[in-house]
Amino acid sequence: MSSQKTQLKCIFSPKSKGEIKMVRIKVPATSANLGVGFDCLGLALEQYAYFDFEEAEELLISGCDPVFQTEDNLIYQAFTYTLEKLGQKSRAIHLNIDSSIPPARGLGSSATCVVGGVLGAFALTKTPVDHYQVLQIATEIEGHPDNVAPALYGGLIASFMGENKIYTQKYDIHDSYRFVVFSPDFETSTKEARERLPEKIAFSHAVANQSKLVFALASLASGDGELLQAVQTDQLHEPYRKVMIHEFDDVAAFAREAGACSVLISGSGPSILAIFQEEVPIEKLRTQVSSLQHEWKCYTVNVDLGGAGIC
Ligand SMILES: Nc1ncnc2c1ncn2[C@@H]1O[C@H](COP(=O)(O)OP(=O)(O)OP(=O)(O)O)[C@@H](O)[C@H]1O
Ligand SMILES: N[C@@H](CCO)C(=O)O
Repeated sequence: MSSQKTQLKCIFSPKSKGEIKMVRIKVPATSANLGVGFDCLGLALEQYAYFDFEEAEELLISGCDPVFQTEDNLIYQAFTYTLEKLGQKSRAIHLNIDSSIPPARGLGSSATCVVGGVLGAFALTKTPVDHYQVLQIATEIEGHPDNVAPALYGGLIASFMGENKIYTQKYDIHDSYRFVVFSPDFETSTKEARERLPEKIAFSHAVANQSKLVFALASLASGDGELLQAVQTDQLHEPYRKVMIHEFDDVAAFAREAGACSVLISGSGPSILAIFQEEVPIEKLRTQVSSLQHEWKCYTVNVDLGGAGIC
């Protein structure tokens, strides 16, 4: 299995002396958990949110649902939280959001907002920063690193919160794998999905999950789709969350019949991530999901390898 330490390279180092009036930040969507990697694994996807930060006389937020156009906006909150950390005064900005990542669908929309806001603050104040600093602040805001780490580094990332440090590790994904997202017209909040989890789980379930996780990482790296299929079933979160996802069983059955090695809840749901090898009968899948009561978007998506950045 191939893994590398994530690098602490500088992502922003101001070159010019003049003021920066406007910056654009790009952040990928992420699919957390990948089944047996609950609260630990996340995969960055080539589906993006763009955030433009511009100095302004007063706060103006555009490009998102009016409900998010207030001071409570998560991107603005992450921006001001970071300014405070940097010892800088809060400032008015024009924030424009151009995101193809729907909120509360299990595709890491909140992590894009947090990473975008943190990076926006460093960039607009011309403060040099490396990945680890962004990871630390973004994790403080988001509460866990499993979405923010892949959003920041790109690729398949495992993360773990130690006592005084956040550990991240990048794992390879074999190029024979193809990823399909099924994203419905209804939302699930992460908070609600976490409230569904039991306080205690059976010892045998914990053992099964940790054993499968080791093999899941190996099969993702080696391209052994049969092994990936054998270790896909999670016993820590999916059984409790599937019931919140209308038509989960129908979508999963379509994906499995079409040859998916693995069908997983993306993040805390309700989107579903299916992993195929080689050909994906995408038109057939679209026709099948169009027969369901809810509207399901169904698309193939590549793994993002670059992570977040300043455009
Ligand atoms: N385009 C956006 N503009 C403003 N706020 C947004 C936007 N997209 C997401 N958010 C914020 O993120 C919240 C959704 O976060 P939540 O953790 O519930 O879902 P998610 O991040 O999409 O899913 P998951 O964490 O399971 O991948 C919204 O309530 C809102 O605060
Ligand atoms: N690991 C998190 C990801 C969603 O933010 C969960 O499943 O609740």
